[in-house]
Amino acid sequence: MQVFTGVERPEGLSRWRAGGGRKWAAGLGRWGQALRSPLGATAATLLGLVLLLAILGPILWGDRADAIDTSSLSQGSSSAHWLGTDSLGRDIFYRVLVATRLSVALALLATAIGVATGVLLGAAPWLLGRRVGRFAVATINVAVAFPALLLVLFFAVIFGVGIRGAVLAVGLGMAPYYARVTSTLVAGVSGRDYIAAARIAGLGRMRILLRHILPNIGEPLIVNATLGAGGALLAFAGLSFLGLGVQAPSYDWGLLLNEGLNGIYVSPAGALAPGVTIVLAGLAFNLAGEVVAKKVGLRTANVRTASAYGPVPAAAVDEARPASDKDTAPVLAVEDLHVTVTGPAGPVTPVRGVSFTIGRGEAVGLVGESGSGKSLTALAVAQLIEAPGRVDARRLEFQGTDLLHTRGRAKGIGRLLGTSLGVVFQDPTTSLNPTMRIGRQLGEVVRRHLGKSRGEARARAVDRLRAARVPAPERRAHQYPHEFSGGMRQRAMIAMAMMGDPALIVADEPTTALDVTVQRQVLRLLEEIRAQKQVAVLLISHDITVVGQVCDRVMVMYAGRVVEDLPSSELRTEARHPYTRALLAAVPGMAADRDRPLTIIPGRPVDPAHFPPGCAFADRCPLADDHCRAAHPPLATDGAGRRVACWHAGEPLPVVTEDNVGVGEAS
Ligand SMILES: Nc1ncnc2c1ncn2[C@@H]1O[C@H](COP(=O)(O)OP(=O)(O)OP(=O)(O)O)[C@@H](O)[C@H]1O
Repeated sequence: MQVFTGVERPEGLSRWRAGGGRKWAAGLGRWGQALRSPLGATAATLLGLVLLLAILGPILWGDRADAIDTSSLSQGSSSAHWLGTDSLGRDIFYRVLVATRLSVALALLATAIGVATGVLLGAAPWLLGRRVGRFAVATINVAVAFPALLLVLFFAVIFGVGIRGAVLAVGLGMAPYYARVTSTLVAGVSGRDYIAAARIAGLGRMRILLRHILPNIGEPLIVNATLGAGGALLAFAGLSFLGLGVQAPSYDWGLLLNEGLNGIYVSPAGALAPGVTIVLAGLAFNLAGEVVAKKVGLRTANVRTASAYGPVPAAAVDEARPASDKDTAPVLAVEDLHVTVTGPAGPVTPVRGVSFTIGRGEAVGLVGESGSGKSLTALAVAQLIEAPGRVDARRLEFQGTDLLHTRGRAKGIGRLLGTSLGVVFQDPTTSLNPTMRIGRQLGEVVRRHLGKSRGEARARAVDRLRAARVPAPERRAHQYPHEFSGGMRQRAMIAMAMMGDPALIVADEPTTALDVTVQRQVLRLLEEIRAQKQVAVLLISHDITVVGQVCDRVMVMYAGRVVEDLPSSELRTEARHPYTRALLAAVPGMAADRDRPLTIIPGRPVDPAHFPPGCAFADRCPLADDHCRAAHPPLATDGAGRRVACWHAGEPLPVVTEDNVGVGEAS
């Protein structure tokens, strides 16, 4: 059976849901195009015929199919009975037509049971947490290892002979397959930033599953179910043929096939006809599944890899605390933060001993090369590190609330983070739930945490979109994320972060995927929000110059530690760590001599699994000596509050270029 796991929403279907006659027609047009292809036309004709027969068959020919005629028992084909008669003289042709309803209905019912059970089992790892989830996944994997038909027969024996037993047997026999598909799809979607956003917003797992995950895996599941319905039809016919399914006087194709075989020498057509209809109906479902899969797949390829960033909602500051306290106490206080995750060869600690505070309305930049631990630090603050990952710290306080020892008060923390912390994620394509209108997504948090009505939440969303400079916010609030450009989506994310009165917005490389003009707009927007609302900002970036322009303070991370922390205004003149200076030197200015080779930082960042005992930067540092390699330099604070971790802080630095790695001296 073909497994279809595309999870992006088809443009066509998205547009249907987006509403609007023109778009609806456009979506319809695309599907119309698919149906005009030879495959589409065949599938539509066959499926249409099968469904029509299922609906009309018993109404039109039910009486004739059931009419017993003792004068013409077990006859062969004739003009009166095209396919002959059975042992009671009933017309086989009409019986085959009438049997369509029961055959198709039972197959669809069994498929529905299979899909529903499979979705429940497949979503269990998400709902029950990692440990129990692992057990669920192992069970699914074992069940999938058994041939489905064997499972069906096993369940048929357990549930007993008859329609009910057979439906349950076929449904449950298919369930492991759908469970596997679902768990794969859920695992794929659950890593998306909009899920992290929903978690920061404090939504429960069941709610996230229903609102954010299932709508995004619905289409591939439907495609698989359509394909699976053909299999269910065959399985059901098989059970009836074996005498385990439908029992007389009811009849489906499987039972007719069984009866037909008894008289195959008198009337071969009596056996052949139900067999042919089973094959044709199975083919109809499979072809329909293929067409939908193809259409969805095409559409998936067409999905724009636009940009934007995902943030998350934020809001009310702790009103209970005295104003003076709120003004002076840090919004975020982190001391000796360690984040441990599971690497390929066991646990590693990519963040080891990070300490910093962010004051009200302060903008702090966090820079460093890829892998230095910036994102993990932000995720730890947002409580998004999942088991088996571990967060340890001497202190991790947001708005004066201890985030580390709050298990018993998880709901309160969810509300605090959901309303006071905004996160703008790195990947713009995964930050917003593609199946929800922008306005509804934005409104979700205020509805949940601030008890706003649907109308109030919508009004607030429109207002925040306007504040984030999204043009025509009323109209835009009604649209889906795919209808937004990258920069616009990013602004929508910032609007989401402002749904309350955020105390802190964590922006993880919010402009990496945007063109320069839009980058500036987005950064300016963050600056404005900060200035107007006194919102603190933690801006994560590879680009030290961007951070230097936007932030009050710059923290430089290397190999999981903060190696320097200083005011942005002093970045060019007072940076003392060789790594900070190398990052600055590696950025060519407009006035740079284009004939001179670019300055580079030799070597590569350290693998978190192999941090050296001394200074992690030593192997790339032109000032490093044996002491650096043996002893880790502490993060020392000077009288002005600047921090640096280097045994040779501020010493003159040789310039390293592509041409003289390790040779040239500083001028
Ligand atoms: N869930 C995880 N499991 C295992 N290793 C991880 C996990 N998340 C991050 N890491 C590793 O931890 C290190 C730090 O990752 P992090 O994402 O914090 O780096 P970063 O500085 O934000 O880099 P980038 O700028 O590329 O996002 C990297 O080596 C990364 O491979």
